[in-house]
Formats: sequence, C-alpha cells, structure tokens
Amino acid sequence: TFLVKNKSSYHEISPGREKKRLQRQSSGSVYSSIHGFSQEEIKEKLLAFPGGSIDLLKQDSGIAVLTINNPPRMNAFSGAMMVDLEEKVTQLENWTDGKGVIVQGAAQTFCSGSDLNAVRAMSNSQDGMKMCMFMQNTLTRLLRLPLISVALVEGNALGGGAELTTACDFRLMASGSVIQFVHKHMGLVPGWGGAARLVTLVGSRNALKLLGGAVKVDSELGVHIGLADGVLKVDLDAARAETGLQQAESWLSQYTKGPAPVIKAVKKVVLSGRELSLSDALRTEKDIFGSVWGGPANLQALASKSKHK
Ligand SMILES: CC[C@H](C(=O)O)C(=O)SCCNC(=O)CCNC(=O)[C@H](O)C(C)(C)COP(=O)(O)OP(=O)(O)OC[C@H]1O[C@@H](n2cnc3c(N)ncnc32)[C@H](O)[C@@H]1OP(=O)(O)O
Repeated sequence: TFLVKNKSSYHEISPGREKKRLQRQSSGSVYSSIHGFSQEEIKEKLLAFPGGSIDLLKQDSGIAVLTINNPPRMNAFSGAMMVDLEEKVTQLENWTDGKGVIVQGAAQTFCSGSDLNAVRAMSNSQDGMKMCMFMQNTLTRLLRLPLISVALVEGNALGGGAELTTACDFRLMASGSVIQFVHKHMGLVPGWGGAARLVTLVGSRNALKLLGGAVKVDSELGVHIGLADGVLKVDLDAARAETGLQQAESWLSQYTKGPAPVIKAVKKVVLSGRELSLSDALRTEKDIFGSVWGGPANLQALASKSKHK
C-alpha cells in the first residue's frame, strides 16, 4: 500500500490504484476508469456529430497555432471537433521543440460554444455528464501543457467558447470582441471547468458577477478585471495593419525566446505553483530545476559571463 496525502491527512491505497493515480496525474487528466469514465465510449458517441475541424500548425519558431474551425456555425464545437481537440492536445504534449501555442477561431470569430444541434441530441443527463468529463479532461490537459498558451479572442467567445479561453495561460482580446458566459441564459452553469478556472483568474466576486449576470466582457472590462492580458491594436491603414494572429505571435514571443527545455521548465514551475500545495510545489520545482541545471543553456550562459543590464 501507499500513503497518499489528502488535503489534511494520509490514507492508504493499493499499488494498483496508486499506479492508476500516478498515470492520471502524469497524463494531466481529471477523470479515468476509476471514476467510471471511459474516454473511448464517449469518443464514439461524439463522433456521431460531425462537422468542422481543429487545425494544428506547428511552426519552426516553436509557436503552434490551434484553430477552431467551423465558420458556418460561428466555430461551435461539433462532437467530432471535441474528439479532434483531444487528439491535437496529445500532439502538443509530445512536441519536443514546442514553446508556445495560440488558440484562435477561424474567420475572425473565436467560438460559440457547443454545437447546439449536438447538445439537443445529447440532452439526457448521462451523456451530458460524459461530454462534460471528456471536455474537462481535454481542457485541463490543454492548460497543463508544458507550453505557454494564449487565447486570441476575435469576435465572440460564448458559452463553452468562453470556457475555452480560460484553459489558456493568457487571453488577448481584439477590440469589439466579447467573452460571455451565457450559461445562465441556457439554464446551465459552465461544465467544461470554466467556472473553477474563472475564479482563479478573476476572483470569486468577479466570477459570480460574470456568471450570475451572463455579462458581456469587452476588451476594456476584460483588462480591468484581469481576464484579458492585452488588447490587440486596430490599424485603420490596411496596408500596415498586422493581423490579430501576427500581433498575438509577437506578444507571445517575448516569453518564448530561448531554448525549448528552458521555456518548458518555466511553464512547469508556474504550473506546479498554481496547482500544488506549497510543499509539493517546492519539491516539484527542485526536480524541474535539476532538469535544467548544468544543461546546455545553463553552461553556455555561465561560459559567456553574461550581464543582465
Ligand atoms: C451553455 C453551455 C454549453 C457548453 O458549455 O457546452 C454551450 O456552449 S451551449 C452554446 C452556447 N452558445 C450559444 O448559445 C450561441 C448561440 N448563437 C448566438 O448567440 C449567435 O449565433 C452568435 C452571437 C454566435 C452570432 O450571431 P450572428 O447574428 O452574427 O450570426 P447567426 O446567429 O446568424 O449565426 C450564424 C450561424 O451560426 C449558427 N450558430 C451560432 N452559434 C451556434 C451554436 N452554438 N451551435 C450551432 N449553431 C450555431 C447559427 O445558428 C447560424 O446558423 P444558420 O444555419 O445560418 O441559421
């Protein structure tokens, strides 16, 4: 048996359960078979709702672009797109040279949440719960990627689309764009982990206002409450204007300069500080420190006697 720390006490679990717990922890998922959840079973159901795609472009710069692509439905998530997103997150988890990822919507709008046609067809509570667990797993893994992530919000991010923005480390909003947790208007609350992440981002009082009022958050309000990290510039001279994606890439590149192992280590220490107890975070930080100490970037910096002026 293993001793596992709960919030305040230790309890014993069997080696088999401990192995599963560690596998789940390292894969970054929240739910697995021990919660009666079968990823494969829900995938099959989701694939019955086709349409759209999630496109992944990995660039030599180490910055990938993940595009939610279903313009006829304002980039709403079909079931097939949910499955596609999970596959693209797996590819990003295995991207050795990656440092950052930008999540955007196709055709200048972000994402209008679940495809309402699929939601209607899956409105029994068991399927709804399974879809919710599947999306929580995927979005938790997205947030836990060893890459610095930015949601580039143009147009509308509604419902599940608003939840998706919170599964990135940062949010950049174009002027005129809106993030809106419309769930209350649908007789719902967020289920893709968006409420928990929103509280972490803006505090419980602001989260209560945004969810309770289904508030339309524009770029100004977004920056004011700390939901948005920047506003994209609009240059009326079309010839000189940078696209939203170009602006997001240059914004992100200030944090992704340097070798991939170092950028990944930066993200990992912040992630452990964000998610673990202080003692666990300190131990994890020591291990991550060990992975870069004496590494090529460290040795090169020592040899060049660099000054940080
Ligand atoms: C609630 C929680 C749940 C979750 O977390 O899982 C969800 O996310 S449910 C979905 C929540 N989202 C919505 O309710 C969005 C509803 N749509 C709108 O409010 C508008 O369509 C808007 C603001 C996105 C765009 O308005 P606009 O006037 O610019 O365009 P149209 O309304 O004409 O939309 C074009 C076209 O897209 C279809 N559409 C838009 N959103 C969805 C959606 N979520 N699912 C399916 N289809 C969607 C819309 O029906 C139009 O199709 P058309 O065939 O041209 O009528």
